[in-house]
Amino acid sequence: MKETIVVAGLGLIGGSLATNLKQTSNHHLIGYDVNKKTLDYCLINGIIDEAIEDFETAVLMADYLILAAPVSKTVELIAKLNTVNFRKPIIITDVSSVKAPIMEAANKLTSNFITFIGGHPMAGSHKKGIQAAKGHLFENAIYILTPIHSCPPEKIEQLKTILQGTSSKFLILEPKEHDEMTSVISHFPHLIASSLVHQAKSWQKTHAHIPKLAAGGFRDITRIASSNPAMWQDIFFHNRHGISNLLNDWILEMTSLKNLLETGDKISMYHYLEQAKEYRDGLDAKEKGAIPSFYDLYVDIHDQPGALLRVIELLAKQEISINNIEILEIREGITGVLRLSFQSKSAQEKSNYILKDQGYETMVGD
Ligand SMILES: NC(=O)c1ccc[n+]([C@@H]2O[C@H](COP(=O)([O-])OP(=O)(O)OC[C@H]3O[C@@H](n4cnc5c(N)ncnc54)[C@H](O)[C@@H]3O)[C@@H](O)[C@H]2O)c1
Ligand SMILES: O=C(O)C(=O)C[C@]1(C(=O)O)C=C[C@@H](O)C=C1
Repeated sequence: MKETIVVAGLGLIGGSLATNLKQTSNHHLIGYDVNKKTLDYCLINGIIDEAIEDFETAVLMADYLILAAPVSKTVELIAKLNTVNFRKPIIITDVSSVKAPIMEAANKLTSNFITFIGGHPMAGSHKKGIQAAKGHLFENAIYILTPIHSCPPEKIEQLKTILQGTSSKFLILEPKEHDEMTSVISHFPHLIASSLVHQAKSWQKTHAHIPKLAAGGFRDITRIASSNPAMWQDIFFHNRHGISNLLNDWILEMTSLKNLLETGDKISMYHYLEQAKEYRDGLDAKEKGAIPSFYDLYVDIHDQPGALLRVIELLAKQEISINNIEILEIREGITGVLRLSFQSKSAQEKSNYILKDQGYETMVGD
């Protein structure tokens, strides 16, 4: 008989995992969500096999339970598990961006049938909801696992097997270490992105052309400020002490940067920028770090109807799959830059050859 996976919370992350599991595993997939429309959408689109509107009923059917609701709601769902009368072993995981409150709740679980392994796929987007879900969202991403201390290693392997179709790379961490690192490379940058947007908004009162000038750089650094405010408010709340500590460091750093600017010390400023560039460039080294490694190709295109489609068609004809497409800058009537990201160097090289052959100006990313 098929084992059953229940996904509770079918938004961007839960929906992406469910889509992936449906495509890559042979389990009975049950969806639970407080939003009936989301459940209907999942059933109509074949993302789940069955929708169940009662948490306890769904959970009692599960061999694996993936909690993919917002962090605070996930803490509540874990607390609810203590009222469920489990009758068979179950592996429970979650996807929350902050791990300490999740593991604190998990450590209070009493049933011997439960194995709790915290989880956090380090990939996402600024979009939310089931409509934004993609089965390949976690390809090449780091998937962090934070098992409870008593967790038998074979249970961790069992969970990894269930999730192997995501093509992500697993990394086991302590919750504290996880929360410290994600505050540095995910949570705090989000706070700064939002603050930069506030700064621009405030300057617009006296400088009306600000939105028109907000080109590639500003858009690159503030993309994440367009994310789901409810999710981020929850993350900031649960990791507020770590983020606040980073803010102290940041304020000190900004003070010394202000001094550097004001003294007009060009050499020190050059070193400051050079060191940042070196570290940032190193992050993109293939197969390293939490940032999925892609092979980029930059293509000049003109702002004409169908320009983007023509590029995609040329590559599709050669069965080259593109992992990501981004228009970096395009202004009316003139050239803009298209960034195409590929999974492999060979796809990057082949695409470069095809596009150059068709007269496109291209540049291969580092
Ligand atoms: N968005 C990202 O980039 C990202 C990346 C990795 C991890 N995460 C984590 O994933 C989790 C979900 O984020 P998301 O981006 O998928 O959000 P989302 O808003 O797209 O989806 C959340 C889903 O949970 C459902 N939900 C809300 N309360 C619920 C409850 N009590 N029981 C069951 N379902 C409930 C909602 O109806 C919605 O379908 C969060 O914990 C977040 O920290 C997000
Ligand atoms: O790509 C984005 O939009 C994201 O913000 C994804 C991102 C991140 O900071 O990298 C956001 C929160 C998650 O916990 C994991 C991934």
